[in-house]
Amino acid sequence: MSVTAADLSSSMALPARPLLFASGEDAYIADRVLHTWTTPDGADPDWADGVVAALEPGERALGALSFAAGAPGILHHVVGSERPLRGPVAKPRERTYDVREFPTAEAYADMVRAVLDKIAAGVVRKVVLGRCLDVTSDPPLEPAEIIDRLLVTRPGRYVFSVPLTESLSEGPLLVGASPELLVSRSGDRIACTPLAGSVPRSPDPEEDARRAAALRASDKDLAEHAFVVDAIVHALKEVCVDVEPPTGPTLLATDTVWHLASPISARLEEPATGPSALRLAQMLHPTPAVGGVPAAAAAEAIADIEGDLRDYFAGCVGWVDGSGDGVFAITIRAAVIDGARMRLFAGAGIVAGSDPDSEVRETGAKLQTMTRVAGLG
Ligand SMILES: C=C(O[C@H]1C=CC=C(C(=O)O)[C@@H]1O)C(=O)O
Repeated sequence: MSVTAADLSSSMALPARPLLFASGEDAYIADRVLHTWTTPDGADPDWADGVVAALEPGERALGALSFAAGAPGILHHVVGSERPLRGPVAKPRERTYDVREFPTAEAYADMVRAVLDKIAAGVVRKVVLGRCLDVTSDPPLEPAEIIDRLLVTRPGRYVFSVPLTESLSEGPLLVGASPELLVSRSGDRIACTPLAGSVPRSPDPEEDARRAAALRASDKDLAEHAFVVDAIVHALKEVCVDVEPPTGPTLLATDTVWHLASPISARLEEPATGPSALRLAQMLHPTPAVGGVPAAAAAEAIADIEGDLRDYFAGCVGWVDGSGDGVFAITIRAAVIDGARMRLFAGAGIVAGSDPDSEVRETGAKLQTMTRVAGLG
């Protein structure tokens, strides 16, 4: 798509705290919010069905579900439009940042070792472990500036900006550019593109290609990836026919990492009465791309070892309309901005053969997607 003068001016018109979700060339941006639905349990099927039933043609519910089962969800009832919000990007303003790792890289490596012990003991087979950066900025960050940059540079296909409270004008704002499609529904067509198995990119093209080829051939990463594909195929078969996973993963590049990716397609047997995109997201989430295997033991390991730092991180974010169509991405390469403060999250899958120092480097590279657009380099 060519960028016109009108596109540039629409870019300038991005609200200070936009409510938007982009999955293609254009971004769907909310012009009006009619209502906000919140729930203490984002996995509640009745809540999801009630939301979809309340949507009139031309309206969407746009929002996010937390990582954990039994944790909050929020959906904004919106009227909006697809807009080509891709203008030139202003250079980040001069800012002073205070950055704290939580946990530190050393502590994260110890957490990886604790998971490897559980794997060796046969308690779990895969656990995704995360860590955070807490950033304070002076002057405060401007969300619209960051989102503009995400829309132009597209480090991940799914760019989002979602207020996490009913107030659109203040409070925490979830922003990011996820490369991972949890699920999309268009009529009877269902698609998922799980990612798992990653390696940091290199600025040297030869080294970058070498790393991608090594990832594609790595038994450890292929095993880490297969856990996710198997879980999704199993869950889709409950409600779909023609579930078609690829014979093997392909490579997908973001700005900072290579991933193994498996585009899976399927068909809803009964689209008129079948699950909406929101229900499908609830059914599939959390996949072993953010949780682990077996799911319950991995969730326990995450709570014990990582603690309570995820909330909406590693959840899912997207939209659904009244026909049940919609798109939900996994909430990774994401940040929560609240005034002068910003928290970033990144995780990595730990399986037998994982190396603690490599997982520190991988999560460090993943964190860079958001530190770069925030101007921290
Ligand atoms: C939890 C994250 O990554 C997941 C998604 C893609 C690849 C992953 C990996 O290779 O470890 C993780 O499972 C994150 O990027 O914050």
